[in-house]
Amino acid sequence: MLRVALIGCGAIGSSVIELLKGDAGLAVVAVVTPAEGVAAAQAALQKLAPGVQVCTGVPESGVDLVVETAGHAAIEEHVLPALRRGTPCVVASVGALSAPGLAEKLEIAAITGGTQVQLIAGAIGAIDALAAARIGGLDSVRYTGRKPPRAWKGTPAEQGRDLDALTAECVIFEGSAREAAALYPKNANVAATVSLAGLGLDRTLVRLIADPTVAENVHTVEAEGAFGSFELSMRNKPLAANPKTSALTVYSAVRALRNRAAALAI
Ligand SMILES: NC(=O)C1=CN([C@@H]2O[C@H](COP(=O)(O)OP(=O)(O)OC[C@H]3O[C@@H](n4cnc5c(N)ncnc54)[C@H](O)[C@@H]3O)[C@@H](O)[C@H]2O)C=CC1
Ligand SMILES: O=C([O-])CC(=O)C(=O)O
Repeated sequence: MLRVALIGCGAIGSSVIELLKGDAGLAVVAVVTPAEGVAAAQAALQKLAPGVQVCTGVPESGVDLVVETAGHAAIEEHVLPALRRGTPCVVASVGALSAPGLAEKLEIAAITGGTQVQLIAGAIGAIDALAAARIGGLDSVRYTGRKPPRAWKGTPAEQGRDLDALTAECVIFEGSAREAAALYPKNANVAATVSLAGLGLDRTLVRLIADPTVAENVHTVEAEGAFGSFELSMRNKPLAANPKTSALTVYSAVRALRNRAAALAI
C-alpha cells in the first residue's frame, strides 16, 4: 500500500481523493493546504476522507509518494523539499517549469534525493507520441487551447475586453509556450507539457482562444517531423468545481498514481 500526500485539495485534489477511496494499492494519508485553508479542508475531508491528516507542509515521514494538484507556487514550496528528502513526486502544474531555472532545480532536487519527479500529461493526449517523435527530430509543434469565455475569467484575457460580451471566438494570446504558461498559470499547463515533450518552451507555438460557441475545453496539437505528422483534437469536459480545469486532468493524476502501485503499468 503506497501512502500518498496530496498537495492542494481543490477541484482536482478532491476528485482524486474521491476516486482513490477504497483503492487496494494507494491510500491518501495527508492533504497539504495553505494555512488559511486548513479549517475548510478539515471540514471538507470530514465527509470525504475522515482520518486524512491536513497539514501545511508535506509530512517528513510516513509518505511514499507526493502528488501536486495545487498550482505553480506549490512546486518551490512543497515539491522541491519532498524530492530532496527522497520522496517521489507527481506534478500537475507543469507550467511552473516555464520559470527560469525551475526545471533544473527539480532535476537537482530529485538527484539529491535519489528519486524522480514525474510530470503528468494532465488534460492533453499524445504526449507519448510526441516525446517518441522528438527522438527522430521534430520540425514544428503547434498547440491551440480553446475554452469558453468563463474559463478565462481572472486572467490577462480580461484586459481590454469584456469576456461576457464575446459573440465570436477571440484569440487572446499568440506566442511561445514559455510566455503562455507564465501568463496563464491556471490555463496553459498543457502548453508547457506539449513543449517539454516536443520542441521546448521557446519553439512551441501557442494560441489561446476564448470561444463562446464551445462548452468544452478544446485542445489541439499539430506536430511534424521525421516520424511524419499528427493532429490531435480533444474536447474535454470541464470540472463543475472549476471551469478552467478539464476532468481528464483528474483521471491523468489517478492513472499516474495507480501506475506507481501496479505490477503492470500502461
Ligand atoms: N497539467 C494539466 O493539464 C493541468 C494542470 N492544472 C494545475 O492544477 C492546479 C490545480 O487545479 P484545480 O484543482 O482545478 O484548482 P483549484 O483552484 O480548484 O484548487 C487548487 C487548490 O490548491 C490549494 N493551493 C494553492 N496554493 C497552494 C500551495 N502553495 N500549497 C498547497 N495548496 C495550495 C488551494 O487552496 C486550492 O484548494 C492548477 O492551478 C494548475 O496549475 C490544472 C488543469 C490542467
Ligand atoms: O484543464 C485543462 O483543460 C487545461 C488547463 O487548464 C491547463 O492547461 O492549465
